[in-house]
Amino acid sequence: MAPVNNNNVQINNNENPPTKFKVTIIGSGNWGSVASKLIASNTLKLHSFHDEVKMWVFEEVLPSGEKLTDVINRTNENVKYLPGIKLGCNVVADPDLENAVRDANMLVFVTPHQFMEGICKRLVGKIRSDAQAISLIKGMEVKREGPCMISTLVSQQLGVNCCVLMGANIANEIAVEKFSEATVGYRENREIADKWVQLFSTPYFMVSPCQDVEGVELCGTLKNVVAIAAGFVDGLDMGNNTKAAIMRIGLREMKAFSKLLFSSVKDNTFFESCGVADLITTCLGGRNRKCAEAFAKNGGKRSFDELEAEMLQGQKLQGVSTAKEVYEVLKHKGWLEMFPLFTTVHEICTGRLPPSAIVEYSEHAPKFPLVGGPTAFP
Ligand SMILES: NC(=O)C1=CN([C@@H]2O[C@H](COP(=O)(O)OP(=O)(O)OC[C@H]3O[C@@H](n4cnc5c(N)ncnc54)[C@H](O)[C@@H]3O)[C@@H](O)[C@H]2O)C=CC1
Ligand SMILES: O=C(CO)COP(=O)(O)O
Repeated sequence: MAPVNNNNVQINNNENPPTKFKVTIIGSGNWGSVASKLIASNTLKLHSFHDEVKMWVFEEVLPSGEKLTDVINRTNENVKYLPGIKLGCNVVADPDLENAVRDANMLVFVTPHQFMEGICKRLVGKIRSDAQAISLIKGMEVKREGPCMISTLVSQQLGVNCCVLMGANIANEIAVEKFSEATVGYRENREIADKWVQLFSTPYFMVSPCQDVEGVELCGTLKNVVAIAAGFVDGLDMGNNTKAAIMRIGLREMKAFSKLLFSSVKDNTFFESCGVADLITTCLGGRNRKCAEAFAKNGGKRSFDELEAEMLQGQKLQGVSTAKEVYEVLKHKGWLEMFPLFTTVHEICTGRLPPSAIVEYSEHAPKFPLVGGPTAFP
């Protein structure tokens, strides 16, 4: 049996002390590929990092018959999830998860959130005891004990410290080096947060630390539910004022939900890139918005699964499952009526309410209307 570290978690014992930081990226989707590009450009420049960056790829066979990993390593491009962008000659794609993490002491998690529980299980006992982690994943798990943020899942299952990086970060825009900002959420260790800031920062990607890991992660997670509501409004051609109202109410619910779950969450976090800026960009240009618009245009007759498969070609939505997860928490805690927007989004996604319910008061809708409803929160 593998040895355990201080957190009673199994660790990889075949270690030599690394002289430099070695980075592995776990995930190679749309944002995962852009993250690889950002990181790979920096490890070549920064002497404290190994040049090579490993990227774990969930292997798939392309229509050409070739394996995605082979194509990435031959062309230096993720032809499926980020076509047309060179990742950097120092990015090495690896389909073997254990092998990809074996020597790394900086682990970057960036997969759709629904796969993380399985990935963590596979990594128990396989990572270095001195590893640090960061999650770029927007989502959460709901367990019997209650909600569990992805950074907590990583920390608990793997016994490592886990920061988060969230922000107004539509991956395709960063891929072509358009300026954007991001927030690194950390718990206590500012030195480690600064290391992550250094690893991600480029002239077109400005990263700031924020000592509020739960606040930062909940902003990134919850804005996807609001983006689904914004998409419904677009699909119903309701205009900018309605969409702005949805974003305002959504932000208010994001803040209230976060603070009810974690009293440590800070108001100022909502004014960082991870907060209001990510909410705006996702409600204007994200995949959740786009699929929700199509859902409303079709009157809810085509499922999100169908629309996701057709419109995103293998990329994954996070907002629909997050709405379900948030709903489970609200129901369990008896908070449904305090969060009419979050509640209604889930009820529309599951076909219990029509898309128009997003701004309508009806006997089927929550007890008070979304727009102009009482201010339930401090
Ligand atoms: N794409 C974007 O603009 C941004 C995404 N994010 C967040 O980053 C996270 C990852 O998103 P993306 O990189 O865009 O991924 P994506 O949406 O492109 O998802 C596809 C990825 O999932 C992988 N996959 C499919 N089935 C799998 C399985 N069974 N096990 C493991 N992996 C599997 C695919 O191989 C592919 O790498 C999400 O939480 C997302 O919210 C955050 C900021 C921006
Ligand atoms: O998180 C994102 C931008 O910051 C991307 O949002 P979507 O998943 O809706 O595209």
